[in-house]
Amino acid sequence: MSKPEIYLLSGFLGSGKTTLLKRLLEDEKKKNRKVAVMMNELGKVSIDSNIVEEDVALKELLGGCICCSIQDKLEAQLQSLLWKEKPEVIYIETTGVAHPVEVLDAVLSPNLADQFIIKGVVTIIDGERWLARHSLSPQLQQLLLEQVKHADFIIINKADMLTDSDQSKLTFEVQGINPNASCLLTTYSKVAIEEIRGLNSKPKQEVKKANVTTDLRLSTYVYTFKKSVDMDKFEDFLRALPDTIYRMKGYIKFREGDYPYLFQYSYGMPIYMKEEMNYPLNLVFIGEKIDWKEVEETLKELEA
Ligand SMILES: Nc1nc2c(ncn2[C@@H]2O[C@H](COP(=O)(O)OP(=O)(O)OP(=O)(O)O)[C@@H](O)[C@H]2O)c(=O)[nH]1
Repeated sequence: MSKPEIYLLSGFLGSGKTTLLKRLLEDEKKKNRKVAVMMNELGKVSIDSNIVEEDVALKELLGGCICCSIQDKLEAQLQSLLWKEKPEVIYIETTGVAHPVEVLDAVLSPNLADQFIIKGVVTIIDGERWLARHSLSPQLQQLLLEQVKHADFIIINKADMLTDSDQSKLTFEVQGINPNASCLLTTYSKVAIEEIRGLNSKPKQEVKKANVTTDLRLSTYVYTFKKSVDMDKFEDFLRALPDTIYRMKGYIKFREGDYPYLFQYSYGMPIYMKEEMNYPLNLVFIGEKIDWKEVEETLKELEA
């Protein structure tokens, strides 16, 4: 059986994520695929979960953002979905203020990262709101930019509220920020679903199998160590990494010890925590414009 696909639906508050999710679920129903949905909302009560029908497995993550305060809860819920429900596809609707890199980081726990394929980040923009974004705080403006910059597929929604000239201006602006993503203008998130399904025929964790080795966009990669490595050499490897590796986390065993370390690396800062038992030695990477093949070769050399 092939691994379940995960789609991340990102976009500012009220941009049309739930409207898109509804369309995706209608299409899944026709296709008869086993679907699961994870809905993250900042409030303690879910508002949108009634759009999910009873035959779709639903996990609600309430009272915080999966990219910061409730990461652990996400891992537990995802694990339970994968093991109990065995879905073919999982849609994760993030809160409007979620940062795509942080969400990827939360989803890619080292214990689960090799059990699914991240198909991509779909970012939905509220067209009117985007044009008026300069009235928002600098932090929120930056967040909107990041949601666009790290998307694989961008939907400029609420086109009915935009003039023709605003539509062209917006499309031009958005494509300038992220020329690598497909970009579509829609009303009520009405998109040809097949375009989203085919958005990432090169699964993010498996770029090593692709012809093009340098992924121009935000991408993820999982390396599984078969052996322990020398700590000094691993640190040399870290020092030589490009700045566009934003995150690494996972379990790594050094020659000296019996058990692995939980290793976390965030924007250049490594942290090691000794474990008391063995774990699968998966190391998850999140980066941009990275030649994962080259990273893989270097890691293999460390194990030699
Ligand atoms: N005029 C107009 N309204 C739209 C369009 N798409 C969605 N809406 C409306 O915008 C509101 C927000 O849409 P949702 O799909 O709930 O947006 P969301 O991103 O899930 O919102 P949050 O979960 O609050 O972040 C709803 O009232 C929708 O009916 C559109 O293309 N045009």
